[in-house]
Amino acid sequence: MTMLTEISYAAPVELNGAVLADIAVTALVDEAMLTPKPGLVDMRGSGAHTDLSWLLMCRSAHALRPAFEAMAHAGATMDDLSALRRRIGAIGRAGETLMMNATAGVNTHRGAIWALGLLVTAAAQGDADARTIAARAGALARLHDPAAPASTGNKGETVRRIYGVGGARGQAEAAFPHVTDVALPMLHASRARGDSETAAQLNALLAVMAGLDDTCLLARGGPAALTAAQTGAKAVLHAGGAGTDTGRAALRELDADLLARRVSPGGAADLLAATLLLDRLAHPNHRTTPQLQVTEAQHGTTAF
Ligand SMILES: CC(C)(COP(=O)(O)OP(=O)(O)OC[C@H]1O[C@@H](n2cnc3c(N)ncnc32)[C@H](O[C@H]2O[C@H](COP(=O)(O)OP(=O)(O)OP(=O)(O)O)[C@@H](O)[C@H]2O)[C@@H]1O)[C@@H](O)C(=O)NCCC(=O)NCCS
Ligand SMILES: Nc1ncnc2[nH]cnc12
Repeated sequence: MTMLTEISYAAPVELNGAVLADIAVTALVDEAMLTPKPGLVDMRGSGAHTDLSWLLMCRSAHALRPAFEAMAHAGATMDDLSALRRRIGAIGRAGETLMMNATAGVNTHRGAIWALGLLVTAAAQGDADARTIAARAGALARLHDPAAPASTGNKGETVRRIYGVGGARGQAEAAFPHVTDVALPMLHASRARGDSETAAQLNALLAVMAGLDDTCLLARGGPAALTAAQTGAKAVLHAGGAGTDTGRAALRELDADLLARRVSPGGAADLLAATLLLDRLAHPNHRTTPQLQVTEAQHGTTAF
């Protein structure tokens, strides 16, 4: 059963490190809960993955809270940008360890630690609108981190080299254009035309999928999978989006296609979480969260 919870706070919320970390974790949980997402983990199941689940994604999100708070603290207190870049690089790598410990070695959120970590740091540097925060995050991403390994050995790095795409690193260095120019405008336009919050968030995800060079899709399915995901996402939006019957039918087709190909747009999911983070930063006193009531009968234990 889906419920929309709206909580308004009378007193202004101060965006300190604890609040920023809460907002980042909430954005990750909201992304994981959003259903039905094509090929991705959601409340229906593990999508195209065999080692991921909704509960694992939520456990990972909560385990990352101290890392986000530490990055926000660094952003708020360190004026030397090179030193700040080194500091958040170290925290980001420690965050990956927290994630791996929480998930018994499954990569749930490496891309999200990177994107949301940079954005939380940039948000803590001072009051600003979404585009300015993203620009600051981009400037941090472009700085050299001497402690970073020359090669991560991750799939994204290999795929970037093979296909000549920018991936997670390129998106951050360009100041998250798919978040500021694509997903946020789609989220706001969908809400403005009366779509449900779920449909508006799904449309934001689809808008990102329609153009992103998602290295998760490329790593598992090559250019054919990336083209199928982009074409399918455009088809859903052209059919009216997730708030319409025709759009939902196209979304079911896209989901079936990605599952048949065993591929998932994990990079787009991370950027949706980044979008929800920036959206909430603009309205910290007015939080709208689709919440699902999960019974133990449905999911075994809900303790995490
Ligand atoms: C710069 C880093 C992100 C390192 O990147 P690297 O090049 O080493 O590559 P990956 O770690 O493989 O990829 C980065 C992840 O980013 C997401 N992503 C992909 N494309 C894009 C895109 N175009 N724009 C933005 N984000 C993108 C994606 O993350 C999601 O998918 C992950 C699951 O991936 P994976 O396990 O590979 O795939 P599966 O299919 O599930 O695997 P199998 O089951 O088949 O085995 C999941 O994590 C999602 O989050 C990419 O995976 C950065 O990590 C870095 O340098 N960090 C150092 C610390 C630092 O400096 N931090 C700074 C402050 S935070
Ligand atoms: N919901 C999700 N499913 C699979 N991979 C993801 N990476 C980030 N969010 C994800």
